[in-house]
Amino acid sequence: MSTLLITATALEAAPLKALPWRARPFPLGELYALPGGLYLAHLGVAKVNTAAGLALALQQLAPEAVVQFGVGGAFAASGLPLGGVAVASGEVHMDTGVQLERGWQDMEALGFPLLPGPPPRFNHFPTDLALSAALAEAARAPRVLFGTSECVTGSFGAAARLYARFGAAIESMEGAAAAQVCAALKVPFAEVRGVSNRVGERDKARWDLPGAVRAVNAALKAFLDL
Ligand SMILES: O=C(O)c1cccc(C(=O)CC[C@H]2O[C@@H](n3cnc4c(=O)[nH]cnc43)[C@H](O)[C@@H]2O)c1
Repeated sequence: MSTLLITATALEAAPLKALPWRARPFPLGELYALPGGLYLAHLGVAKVNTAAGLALALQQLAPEAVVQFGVGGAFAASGLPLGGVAVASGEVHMDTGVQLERGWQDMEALGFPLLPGPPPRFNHFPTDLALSAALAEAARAPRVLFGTSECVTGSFGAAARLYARFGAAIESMEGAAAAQVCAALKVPFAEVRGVSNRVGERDKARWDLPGAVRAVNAALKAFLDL
């Protein structure tokens, strides 16, 4: 099966880079290929870079599946430890909507689906069940809801409010954008992340980026049999 792996940054894929990748010309980010139909792209941080780069890569490569991987914050109530790994059961845009004086409302309240459907998709986007189940089994990781914030959550109070609203276990800056593009173009999509920090933690000394990168790359290698 031809598979496109996507990350935001080269750092998140550093352990995989030991493989003999060949660079491909690509105007938005970096693109690499291995013989046999495995591709790796670094598309940049946050939703616009992800959506633009992924749409272009899908048109260029027509892969049969997309797997997004990287690091992410875990909400305290999720119970996921630093250096742990989780697979997305679905994705939700956590800050696309309207901020009113009386609180935040989602795209359904605004009346604009992000994808017309059917079914219309407002803030939530699916991941592919079979692909995600295989990834979770190989990674020995739980499948939990992931959420995406364009604006990183920077306090524990804000993190608790976001958890109460969505119940997502992991926060990233890219996941829902990739899930939305794959839903629009009908490409099976899965996502796996290593936990680098608690959502809301601003003290970088309390993050474990290297541990999260190691863990998610090991999970991906197990899934791809590399
Ligand atoms: O310095 C910061 O405030 C900062 C905030 C988030 C991420 C970073 C990174 O260095 C990694 C970039 C990458 O990490 C994902 N990520 C990791 N933790 C979180 C989080 O708590 N909330 C949202 N995103 C997170 C994100 O997908 C970035 O692409 C530095």
